[in-house]
Amino acid sequence: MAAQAQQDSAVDSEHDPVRGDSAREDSVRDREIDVEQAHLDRVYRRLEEKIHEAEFLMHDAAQRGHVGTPGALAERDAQVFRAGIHLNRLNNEFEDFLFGRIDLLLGKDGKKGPDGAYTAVEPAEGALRPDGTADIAETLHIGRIGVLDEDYAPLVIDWRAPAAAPFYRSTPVDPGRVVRRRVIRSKGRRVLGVEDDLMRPEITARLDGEELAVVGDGALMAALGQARTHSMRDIVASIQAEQDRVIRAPAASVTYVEGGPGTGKTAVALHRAAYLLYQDRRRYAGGILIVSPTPLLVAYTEGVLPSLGEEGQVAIRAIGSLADDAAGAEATLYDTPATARVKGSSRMLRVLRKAARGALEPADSPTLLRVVAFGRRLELEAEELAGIRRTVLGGTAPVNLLRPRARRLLLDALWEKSGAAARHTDPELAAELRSSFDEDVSSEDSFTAFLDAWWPELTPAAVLAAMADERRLGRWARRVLNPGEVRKVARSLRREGYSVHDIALLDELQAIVGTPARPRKRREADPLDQLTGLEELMPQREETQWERAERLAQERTEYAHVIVDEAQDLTPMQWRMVGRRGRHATWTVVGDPAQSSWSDPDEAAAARDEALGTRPRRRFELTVNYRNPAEIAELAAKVLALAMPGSPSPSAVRSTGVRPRFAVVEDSLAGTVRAEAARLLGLVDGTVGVVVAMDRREEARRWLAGLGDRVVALGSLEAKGLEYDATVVVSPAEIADESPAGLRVLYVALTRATQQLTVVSGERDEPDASGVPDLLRD
Ligand SMILES: Nc1ncnc2c1ncn2[C@@H]1O[C@H](COP(=O)(O)OP(=O)(O)OP(=O)(O)O)[C@@H](O)[C@H]1O
Repeated sequence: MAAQAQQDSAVDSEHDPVRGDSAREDSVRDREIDVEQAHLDRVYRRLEEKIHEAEFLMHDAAQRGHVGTPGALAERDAQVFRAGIHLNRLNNEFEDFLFGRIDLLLGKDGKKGPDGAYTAVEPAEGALRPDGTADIAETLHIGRIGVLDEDYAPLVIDWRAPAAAPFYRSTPVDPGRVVRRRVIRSKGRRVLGVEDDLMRPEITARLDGEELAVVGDGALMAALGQARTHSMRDIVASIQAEQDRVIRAPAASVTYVEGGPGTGKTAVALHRAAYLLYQDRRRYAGGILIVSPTPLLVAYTEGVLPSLGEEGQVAIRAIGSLADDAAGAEATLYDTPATARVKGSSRMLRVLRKAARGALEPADSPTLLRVVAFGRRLELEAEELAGIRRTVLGGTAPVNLLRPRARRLLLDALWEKSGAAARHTDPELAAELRSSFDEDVSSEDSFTAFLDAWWPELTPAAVLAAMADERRLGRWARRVLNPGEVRKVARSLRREGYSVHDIALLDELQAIVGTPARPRKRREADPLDQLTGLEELMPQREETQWERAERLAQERTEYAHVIVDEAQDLTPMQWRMVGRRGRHATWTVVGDPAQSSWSDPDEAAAARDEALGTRPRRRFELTVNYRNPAEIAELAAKVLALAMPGSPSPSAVRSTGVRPRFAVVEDSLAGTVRAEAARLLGLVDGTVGVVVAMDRREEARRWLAGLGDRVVALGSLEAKGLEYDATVVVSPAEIADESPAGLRVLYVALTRATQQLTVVSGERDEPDASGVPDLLRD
């Protein structure tokens, strides 16, 4: 109301009784758009100058390449590297590069920060006159990266800079210096619209002698109503105060964030990565890892960081492909909930340790070592060999690293057998003889072949493959897993390919078996160099700084900051895997216990605590649901009350007036679901998601064939973190009965839609006369 009053007074002089209020509003809007367009034009002119500067720097550096002294070359590489990054950032075609503006009162003191903006948060004493008027003393534009004009005055403030914080933090209750906050909507180089919020509606503020105009109904609602695509958008223009507090929280050991569905946890996590890099690029040169539950969610979120001007330093990885740096494996399969529960449990740790040692002794392991040394035939028999193995395995080192010790003890035993030690009392002579004995034996093919078979170099994949043998696994899992559990795990390991849970086992095994030291690979010699002897004369080409940065990013197994999304789903074994990648890192952990698909949340929480150790935690809560309209959130809350009685559900920020629809299967499930999906495709502009029990994934894809790529079918566990304009949830009872965590998985499924939800019920759902399934009735 106050905003409207302001607007009226601002445009009074243009009052036109024929065209009415809306015409007046349009003309104020057009004028304000022109103002912002003029600013954006100035920004782009300045950006073009900066791009020319960066290109010149690159060119200059390339010229310096001809000078050739080592110092000049190193400097050239550094310069090319910096200029390249800068150019890349400037050249990035940002959609709405400039998205915000704040108009501020005079601050308490006249101090300016490094970005050229005044640092004071509160207004100066005399900034507000007793008659309720005030002057705007500073206007700041906020954008995806910062731009200074030729006099180092800020044309655009980077959204992550301290000066931009009031854009997100200021509220009418606690406005600070902000009088008006404006969100600017643009495409390419054209400003399309502005949306204003007044933080101090009670005052009359003037900018350059003119009263401040106010346009629109605020930016948040405009953003939430937009159609969804298959890629997540950034929320940089409409981050809310409670989210901003998480994004900008200092990188304490562990920043722990809980919030219900749609409260922006994933969005906040991604924006936080960009913020941390901006704050301390040097510290986070060690890389930021974002762990996501599924490849679908990785694909959905991948574009957000580049849109914020960040690439390269951040790796977003699905939990099922986290280990491919170490074990070279990626998950393609899902385990049944019961098998997943066993594989994810920390009990597996003991089983894996036993298996790694047991896998050293396959059924065809040799039981006799026979060599010829010093003209004599020497043998070690099964019992002697077993004794040596026991001694070596007494050590705690990874089994692959114990191989040299095993080799040494074999040689010792053979030397003993040879009787040569007793024949030479002179220690020097004896030592010489011993070393030639060792050389003799080691160079014998029969010895190396024996060692390879008797103490094979283990790979994680080989150990896991050995665990597919139910009898052997039963031996290694004695008193840890029951026979039913052993059968399930062994059977699942006999399939072609790995499951998500196998990846954590492989990663653990990598730590257990260890990586044997390998000789460094030499650069491949050019045969021509060898012919001419040139190779000796030419120094090997050094890596450039750029190449080095790329190589390190690829080889990285530990990170400076680890962000875990959907943390409630990590099993104890997965927490161990993630923990190994952030041993010296700071952490941001976001999750919602009510959405956990892990059947024993207490066990998962204990594992999380173990991974995070005693690091102090700073806890935040997000309370507002930005995704679901109130009508859908209300229905989902019924399932939450069954799944986690007493848990509060986040409050929905908007309502659409469209209630969820309940459909009952008539002729066939396929026909009903297809018809409902087609109906929703006609009602929304964006995407439609059809969520089914995991077992039905394949058939559901067939049901939807030919409906186009706006609609997708997904299993309940794959729906995690994703969202669609409309969803069809197929048979709540089937989803809920799928696993011990089924009700929580159903809660996830019901909270994916931004506009419309249809629930399809079969017989098993026991729908009432209106089609409402048993699980969703009051
Ligand atoms: N401040 C905001 N401005 C505009 N949109 C927002 C804002 N915060 C969140 N959203 C939107 O709300 C939706 C939900 O956000 P997000 O996926 O990050 O939530 P979440 O807490 O991770 O949800 P879930 O736990 O269900 O996976 C997204 O479309 C996101 O863009």
